[in-house]
Amino acid sequence: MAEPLLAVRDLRVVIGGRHILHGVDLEVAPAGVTALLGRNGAGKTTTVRAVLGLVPRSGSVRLGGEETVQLPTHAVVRRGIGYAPEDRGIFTALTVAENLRLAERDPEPDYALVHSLFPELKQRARQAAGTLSGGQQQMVAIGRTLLNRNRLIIADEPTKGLAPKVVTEVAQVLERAAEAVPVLLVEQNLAVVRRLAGGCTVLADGRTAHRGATAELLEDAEAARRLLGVGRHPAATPQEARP
Ligand SMILES: Nc1ncnc2c1ncn2[C@@H]1O[C@H](COP(=O)(O)OP(=O)(O)OP(=O)(O)O)[C@@H](O)[C@H]1O
Repeated sequence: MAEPLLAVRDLRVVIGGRHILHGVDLEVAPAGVTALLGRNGAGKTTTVRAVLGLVPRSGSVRLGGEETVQLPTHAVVRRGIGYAPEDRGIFTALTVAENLRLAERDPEPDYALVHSLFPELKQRARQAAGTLSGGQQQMVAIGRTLLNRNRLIIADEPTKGLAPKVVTEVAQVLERAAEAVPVLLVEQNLAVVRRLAGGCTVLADGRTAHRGATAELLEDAEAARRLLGVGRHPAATPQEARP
């Protein structure tokens, strides 16, 4: 297997005396989408926050072979991680163009890439971001991460709370983004995971419970039920809005 882009080993997080993560191992492939899965409260968001240095952590977090676990967030981010948070973090009163400008970090932000992947962001440059659809707002959130020369994009539950048609739009957005930059995708919608992610890591109770090929996991009804809490076959669950 190719060298992982991100290699997390024995990641541990303690907050307020409570052990939230106690042994997360995770590898993100150097191309395409890798999924981070698990039931509610398994520790997915905390893992992402720990990778970014937003919570105190121990263990090892190697990005492109370089250890980052001791670095502050600004130094981690400057090494090339773009983050699209669960609530999208859009400035609703500002225009699309203003939202993108506020994300500029590099001296020469790559608007050509963002506009080629998401032409709608150019067409809607002067529109207030709060008036965009959920799918369009995700384009802004993902577009911001692509403006700078990031090596990895982390998207936290980008389809959460969206209507099935919009879920399809967002899956397309992520698919296009992953052609340019590898993506670590935290996602509950298994149809999206099945469509986009070659490999996955499943967390349970703050630990890695499973790692492997996404298709194999989702075809194994018993493992999917045990690890993800889904029905007899994942395709039969309500989570599965068709992407
Ligand atoms: N700052 C905090 N202080 C105390 N407990 C926390 C904190 N952050 C998270 N937790 C707890 O840690 C556990 C893991 O939370 P986390 O948000 O990482 O899970 P998750 O897998 O992302 O869940 P979800 O799918 O519901 O977003 C939960 O029990 C949560 O209540």
